[in-house]
Parts: sequence; C-alpha cells; structure tokens
Amino acid sequence: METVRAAEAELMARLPEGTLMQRAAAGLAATCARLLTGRRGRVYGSRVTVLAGSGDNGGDALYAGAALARRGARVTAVLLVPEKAHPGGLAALRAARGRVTVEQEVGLADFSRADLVLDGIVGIGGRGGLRPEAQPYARAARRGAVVAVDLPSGVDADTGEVPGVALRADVTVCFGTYKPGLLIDPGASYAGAVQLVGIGLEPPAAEVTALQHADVAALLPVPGAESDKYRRGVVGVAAGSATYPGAALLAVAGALHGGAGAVRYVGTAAEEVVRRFPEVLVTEGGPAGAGRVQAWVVGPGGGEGVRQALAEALASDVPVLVDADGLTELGRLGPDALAGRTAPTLLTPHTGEAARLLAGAGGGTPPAADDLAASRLATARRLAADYRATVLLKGSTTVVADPGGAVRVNPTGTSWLATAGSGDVLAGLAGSLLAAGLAPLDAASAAAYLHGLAGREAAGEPGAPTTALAVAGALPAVWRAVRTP
Ligand SMILES: NC(=O)C1=CN([C@@H]2O[C@H](COP(=O)(O)OP(=O)(O)OC[C@H]3O[C@@H](n4cnc5c(N)ncnc54)[C@H](O)[C@@H]3O)[C@@H](O)[C@H]2O)[C@@H](O)CC1
Ligand SMILES: [K+]
Repeated sequence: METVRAAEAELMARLPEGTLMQRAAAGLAATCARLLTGRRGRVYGSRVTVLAGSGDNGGDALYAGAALARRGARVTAVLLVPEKAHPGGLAALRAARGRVTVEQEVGLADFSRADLVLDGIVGIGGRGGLRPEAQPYARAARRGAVVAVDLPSGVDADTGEVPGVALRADVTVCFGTYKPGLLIDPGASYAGAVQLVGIGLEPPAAEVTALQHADVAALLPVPGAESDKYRRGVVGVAAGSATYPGAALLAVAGALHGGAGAVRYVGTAAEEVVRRFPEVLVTEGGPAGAGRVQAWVVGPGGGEGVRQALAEALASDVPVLVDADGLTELGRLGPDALAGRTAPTLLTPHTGEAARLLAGAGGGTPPAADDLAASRLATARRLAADYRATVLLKGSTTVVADPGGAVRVNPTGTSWLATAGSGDVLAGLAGSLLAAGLAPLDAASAAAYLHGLAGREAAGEPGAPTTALAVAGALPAVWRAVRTP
C-alpha cells in the first residue's frame, strides 16, 4: 500500500485539505443509499450503524454516516477508540443529528438491529487482525448489510491474509484502486461485492494486477494468413498412466483448445487418446525422442513414467509446464533440477503440491497446505523465487507469480471448477498457449482466465455440477466471448 499512499500524498498536496475524503465519503454514501433503497424502499427512517476506528477510514465512515443522516436515516456511530475518533467526521455526524456512543453493549445491540452497517474500523493503515474492542462485531448476529469502507477490517490490504479475525462484508466500497487484499483469498472472501469509487487518484504501477477481457484478447494467439500448424506451435503432452489414462485425455482436450497448431502426445494412454482425438500426433517413448515441439506439458496423471518424462522434458530447450505428479517429482529433486534450463519453466501446483515443492526447496518437512492457502500471494512468490520459475498457484483464488516479481490474480474463478480433472485441462491449455509463443506469465494468466470462464459456462446459470471434459468443451465459446469487443 506504500504506492497508494504515495499517490494519495502527491494528489493531496495539489488539492484543498479533505478533498479526497469528501470524494470517498460521497461515493460511499451513494452506495449505501442505493442499498437502503433496495432493501427498504427509502433511506428515510432506516437504521444505520457506523463503526468508527481511530484513523481516516473511520473519518470516511463518519462523513458518509452524516450524509445518510441528512437524508433522514437514524444513524448511530460507535466509537471504538473514543479519544482518537476523526474530529471532522465526528463533528459532521453530530451536526447532522447522528447519535454517538462509546458503550460497546449499546454498539453491539445497534449493530445487530441495523439495516446497514458501515465498517470504518480500519482501512489500509491496519496492521494485524481486528483488535479486541472490535472482535465482538465479527461474531455478532446481524440482520442488515455490512458495507466495508475501503477494505473489510482485519484483512491485510497488500496480501489478502487474515491474521486473526476480520469483519465479513456484503459490499466493499474501495477508493481509488483495488487493493490486492480484495482480490486474493481469504481476504477476497470477506469483501462481498467490490465497488470502486474514483477519487482522482493516479493509479500507481501496481505489483499485483488482474487481467480483464480486453487484456486477454490482446494476448491470445490468432493465426495469420501465413500460419501453418507448425508455425502456430506444437504442444507436447506427456501425461496419463495405466492408473490414470483419463488425465491424458483431459490434458489433451485442454491443449487442443489452447491456440497451438497441433498436439503431440507421449505416454501409455496413446490408444485412448487417438481413439478420442484422431487429430493428435502420438509418438512412442518419451519427450526426448518425440520430434520438435515448442512446449512440453509434463505430469498430469503421471504415474510410473513421470520421472523419466520430466527429466527428458527439462533437458529440452523449450518451455516446460510441470503439473501434478511432475511437481511431486520436482519437489523431490528441488530447485537444482531447473538450474541448467535455457527456456522458462511454469509450475502449476495446488497448495498440497506447493507444500511439497517448498519442502524440496528448503529441505524441511512440508508446510501445511492450509497455511499456504491462507497466504497465497506469499506462497506463489516464494515458490517463484526459490525455483526461478513462473508459478500458477491453483485454488479458490488462482495467483500467478513470475520470478521477476510480477503477480497476476485471476478474477474469473468459480468453485464449480473444484472438480476432478479440471487441473489437467488447465495444464493442457496453458501448455498450448506456451507453445503458441506466449511468455509464461501471460500463458498462465490467460489460461486461468479462460479456464475460469469455461468453468462458469459449463456450470451454467445459476450453476450446476459440471465435468472437466465439459469445461474443455466450453473453451471455444469463451475464446469467442473474450475476443468479442
Ligand atoms: N489518505 C488519503 O488520502 C485517503 C484515505 N482514505 C481513507 O483512509 C484510510 C487510511 O487511513 P489511515 O492511514 O488513517 O489508516 P486507517 O484508518 O486504515 O487505520 C489507522 C488507524 O488504525 C489503527 N489500527 C491499526 N491496525 C489496527 C487494527 N488491527 N485494529 C484496529 N485499529 C488498528 C492505527 O493505530 C491507526 O490509528 C483508507 O483506507 C481510506 O479509507 C480515503 O479517505 C481517501 C483518501
Ligand atoms: K474498513
């Protein structure tokens, strides 16, 4: 958040004092008024509770509370740190005939009865989870909507980590820029619907970004008049085993929809692959003798042959995507296994595989997968640094980290994708984009984006269980949707 602060400071120096807070509070009050009108038909007479902490976040909430009080809402402000409440905001609320209390029992009762709660406990200045005086609100019953001011209190703005307790919101109104903590789980899961209010901030060059349709459309490979299948790229898939032939089919299905001109398969499931997908080239043996490809995908359903396939693929001079059993094997070998590579490597672990990779890098016992899920950004960054590879960390929020430090968070995820084999499709898809010439960060983030959309498409609206093959089948439709201006 240092960059946001710097941008704010620069802007504030040019504006009359308090301008940014006034803009923020006006946007916040407008959203609250819309919510109240939707729930109760009008703002007048509705009950609003403002939880005000000790910083400017509380100031925003108090000014917005004052605006709602002027429209006839019955507003009570609960001052969590009475001696440090924002003086201007408090004066505005009092002038608008808002009530103020410092009694926590009164505050809690009000919180539970309110039609709408404004969470202005703490914003980007917060450190650590909620402090003791605020914790009861996170546990208390509620009947109204909670609107988080800038960020749900207790969520780390930079990482999405929740060190302790945080207040769950139905809507978050954030100012100027999306904070990473609103995009990355577990923080993202506390934010509800996120709404951005412009306050005239120059957006700083963000370290953590999320792609949108137009960005992905610009990345996707489109064949030109000159293209033949080899120029469009051949992706090699070394996947599937006697135990898991299905993983080969799913990785190939993903690869066929990823933009490469052809898919070459090596492994024990060759017969099933050709029966299902006659357009796939199959070769006996491993990657080393398979002829020219522009990228390898190694590991889905890996089984017996994965060690050899991984060694052969890593010895090549083309990008390699390592997934599933390939990652378990790589965790055993540690980062040294990638040290001599001349082309990039893309790792696509879920948190369990990430734990094995980290253990391989540090030589210790694997960290708990749950702990890694709670610190996705840090985990992806650490893996990328340890292995000098691009890392796509799968899960409730998929995070892609480059060894150079760039991070992209995928905004299209859906929990319907938590279905067997969906990761195999993603691996094939990302490998295909690598073969088509995308840089690993672009290939991984575009693949995650398309895969998320395909999961939504396959699950339908309002959603039903779907299958990995249906997700692969939905990819052409989402390509078209993304490429439609
Ligand atoms: N700087 C600006 O120009 C603008 C800031 N705005 C608002 O100001 C916020 C940032 O304000 P501040 O820098 O004053 O910081 P905050 O209001 O986010 O929090 C800082 C205060 O909270 C206390 N605190 C820290 N961690 C805490 C915790 N875990 N539990 C409870 N209290 C804790 C600190 O002691 C300090 O008093 C933004 O999130 C946004 O809401 C907006 O008004 C827009 C303009
Ligand atoms: K807040």
